[in-house]
Amino acid sequence: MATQMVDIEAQSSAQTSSPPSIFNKVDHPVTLKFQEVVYTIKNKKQGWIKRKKNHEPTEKHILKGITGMVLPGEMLAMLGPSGCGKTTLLTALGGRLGGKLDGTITYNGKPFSSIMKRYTGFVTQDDILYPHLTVTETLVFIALLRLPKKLTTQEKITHAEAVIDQLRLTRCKNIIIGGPNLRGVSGGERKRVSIGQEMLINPSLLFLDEPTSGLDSTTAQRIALTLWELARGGRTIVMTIHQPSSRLFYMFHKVLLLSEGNSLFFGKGSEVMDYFNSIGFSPSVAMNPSDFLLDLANGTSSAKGKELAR
Ligand SMILES: Nc1ncnc2c1ncn2[C@@H]1O[C@H](COP(=O)(O)OP(=O)(O)OP(=O)(O)O)[C@@H](O)[C@H]1O
Repeated sequence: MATQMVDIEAQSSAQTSSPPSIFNKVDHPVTLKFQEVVYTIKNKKQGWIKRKKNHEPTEKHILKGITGMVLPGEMLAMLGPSGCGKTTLLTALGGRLGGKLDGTITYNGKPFSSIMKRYTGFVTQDDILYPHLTVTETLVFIALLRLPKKLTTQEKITHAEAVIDQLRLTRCKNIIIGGPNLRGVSGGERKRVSIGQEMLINPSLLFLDEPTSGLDSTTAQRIALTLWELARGGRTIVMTIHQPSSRLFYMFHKVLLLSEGNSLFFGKGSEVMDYFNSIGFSPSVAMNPSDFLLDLANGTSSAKGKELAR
């Protein structure tokens, strides 16, 4: 494997043709629509501690009727406290959730299909990368695996090189990914590699679970800017995010605020503060909108006014 990778690197630096851009317009824009999405799980006995007979309900509703729509070119951020259902909804929208899912989720008016799967990229929270491979090796390896058979090896390598270049990973392209006990690329670079893996297939629909968690605000801003540019190319982007800084918050075209599986707000990020103000909730001091929204969703709000009706 190591020798093969050395060869790949040699070929990769030899290529001269101009690379395709991941920021180009997509050929198949996708409108994602979800209506009254409900996800229910069975309350099974888990763990080894013997529990007394109790009257716990046999089912638990994780998502309780979530509705929204994301158009090509838009970025939707799903916000809410830990455990409110963000990842569950993201997984459902990405066509990856088994079990009892009610409501409708459509992609250009149609249900999820194998064709839609090909146009979909999914960046998970815990990126699964090989710690001993360099950035170039990682992306070339994925390009060889995932790009269509009709492309030659050299074309696939060119593609991987383009992604490295366009995600500004050139400086670290020969550094290993690393892991808990192995020094490698930085957290922000690692996240870019994960995004790059998905960008190789040029998805029309991109899902990301906490793409900025654990990163400083400047690095988080850079990642968000990259995603914003990808959206500008006609992609539909949906992500979960914990506590974005204000400048990051205003980059989102749409925001969905969740609390215990309920939707408290769905709409334009620029309108969310006015909306809560109009129903009697406003921060008592100037604060980051996402902090304020999380306080509201947690019910520990610094808002003046009534209790949130749930
Ligand atoms: N298969 C499952 N079995 C049992 N509980 C589940 C299952 N899937 C999700 N849950 C529960 O559903 C709730 C929502 O989980 P989810 O991961 O979607 O939350 P989240 O908002 O993404 O949280 P975080 O921000 O901490 O990642 C949690 O209470 C979780 O424990």
